[in-house]
Amino acid sequence: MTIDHKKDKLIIFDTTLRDGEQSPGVTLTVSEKIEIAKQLSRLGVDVLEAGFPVASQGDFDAVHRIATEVGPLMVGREAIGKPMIIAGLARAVPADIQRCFDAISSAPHRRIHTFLATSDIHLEHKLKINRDECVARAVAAVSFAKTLVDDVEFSPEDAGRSDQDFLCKVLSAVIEAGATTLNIPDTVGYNMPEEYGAMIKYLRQNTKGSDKVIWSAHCHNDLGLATANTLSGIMNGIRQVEVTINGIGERAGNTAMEEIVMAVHTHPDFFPVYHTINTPQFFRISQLVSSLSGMVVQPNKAISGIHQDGVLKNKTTYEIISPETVGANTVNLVLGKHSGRAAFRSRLHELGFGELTDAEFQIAFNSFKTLADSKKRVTEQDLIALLSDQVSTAAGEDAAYVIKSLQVVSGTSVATATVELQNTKTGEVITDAAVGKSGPIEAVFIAIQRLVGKKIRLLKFDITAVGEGVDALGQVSVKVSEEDGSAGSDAESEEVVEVKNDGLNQATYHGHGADSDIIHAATKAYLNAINRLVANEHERILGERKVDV
Ligand SMILES: CC(=O)SCCNC(=O)CCNC(=O)[C@H](O)C(C)(C)COP(=O)(O)OP(=O)(O)OC[C@H]1O[C@@H](n2cnc3c(N)ncnc32)[C@H](O)[C@@H]1OP(=O)(O)O
Ligand SMILES: CC(C)C(=O)C(=O)O
Repeated sequence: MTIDHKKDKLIIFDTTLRDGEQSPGVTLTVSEKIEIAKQLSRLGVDVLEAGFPVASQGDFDAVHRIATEVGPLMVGREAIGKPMIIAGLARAVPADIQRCFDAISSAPHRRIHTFLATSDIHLEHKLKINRDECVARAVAAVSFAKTLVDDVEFSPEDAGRSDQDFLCKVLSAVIEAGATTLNIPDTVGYNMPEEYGAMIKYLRQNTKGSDKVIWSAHCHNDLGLATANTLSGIMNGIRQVEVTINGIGERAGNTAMEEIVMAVHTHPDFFPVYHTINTPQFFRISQLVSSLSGMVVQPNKAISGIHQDGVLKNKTTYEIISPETVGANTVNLVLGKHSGRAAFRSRLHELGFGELTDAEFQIAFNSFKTLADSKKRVTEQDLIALLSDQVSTAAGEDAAYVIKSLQVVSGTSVATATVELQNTKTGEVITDAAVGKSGPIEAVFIAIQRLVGKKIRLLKFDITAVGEGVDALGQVSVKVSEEDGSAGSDAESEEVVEVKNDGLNQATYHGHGADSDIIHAATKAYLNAINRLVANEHERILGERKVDV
């Protein structure tokens, strides 16, 4: 952390749990969001956008619990001196803003972030309003939010394609109405770096009250320019950046936090800002988000792809960032089968999983001991994979089915699998066996489809080894959707339906699982995805019942 009080602080606004969760197929449970939020707090994030409370009951609950449970936390934030600001997103409509306030109200520091598009294309085709109505709506939204909280952020959606003089008019009006942060989104990732920087400069020079507010950047990566655009914004007066871990987000994603922070960190003489992020936490949070979101990080991704490399004689010849600076050296910290509860608990604390209940701790400790029996060195990466797995599968609130037993026989001809699942609501144990022409994983997936009575499309299947060696944990990530009309059917499928499209326009669900046995890891991942699908189905049915009443 480099604090240079002669410079302005760069405010880090993380939107992994809101815009990041809008990545196709990413659905995080409430427990998963809380784990990520805790780690973001330790990382030193200044503002956390916890969700879009009006979007669903699940989103509301997640934001509410983060505001209550994570909002006050101070661990790892001593240098910053205050807990995170918890923000929620709201359209420029009173019901959204009220719902957002209800969700964030228990946080000691809270912010309402309201947005309204300003580009002609959005005004005409989406909102169906003219420019004057747009100004009036934006002012009404900010004025109402201001009656609920002091800290109000306004975003003119699609600013990157909006008329800049009209933007100045809207922004001057919302400052007058009480907005404290103005966020300028390149919503569709259209701008070029010089263009985005020049736009920020123009807006700051031509908006009334410009010096009273914080200017913020929110860039998408459709042209691979999100980081460049955000940095160009910083050179032109941006003092808050809206970013996500690993750059996850809609379409090609958002600006990656680790890229912005490390650019500023590496070039302190170039940028007019300093940051207060605990950079050695980057590696852990990157792995946690990758594992829980199912968005695997490409091995050569900037910053997240940095690994300890023992081969180089003098690292400065080829490295501009040492692995220690981003926490990538910690992969070799080991625990073994003789490590006790105290050592295990202390390592969990360091990894951000310190607040497990006694029962959860016991489950984690048992999984660790089982792994330590089959593997000489249990690394931090292994623990993150195990714990991420536990966070999403232990959540009894979400899991409709759990695995009771699994047996597979495979060889050079067809494979067979016998799967026993327990229905957590009724306690009933159900068993089926299936044959897989292309191998044991296919056999398992067919048996599970029959047991849950659904026909499932497999959209993505990724398997990666965590660490090295034959005893490495296998981490499987899948994406599925339900075949139309299969709900409630007996789904007498004899094959795993695989499709080549990317699942756009369909509800898709990801699942992940980690185990030293890759077939078991695949089974966990598949069932995890199906449990999310079932949970979503229940939420939809409950929602429809509420509407009926
Ligand atoms: C670029 C971004 O990242 S913005 C954030 C986007 N995130 C999302 O949209 C999350 C997923 N969306 C949703 O869950 C749903 O759209 C909801 C829950 C927000 C709203 O659902 P519904 O009430 O069913 O509305 P629906 O999606 O059909 O339409 C959205 C309506 O909001 C209006 N709207 C969209 N943005 C805004 C805004 N910022 N302010 C005011 N109204 C808006 C649209 O014009 C449309 O109005 P219409 O019904 O009069 O045509
Ligand atoms: C809501 C706004 C900030 C947004 O996500 C976008 O425009 O991309």
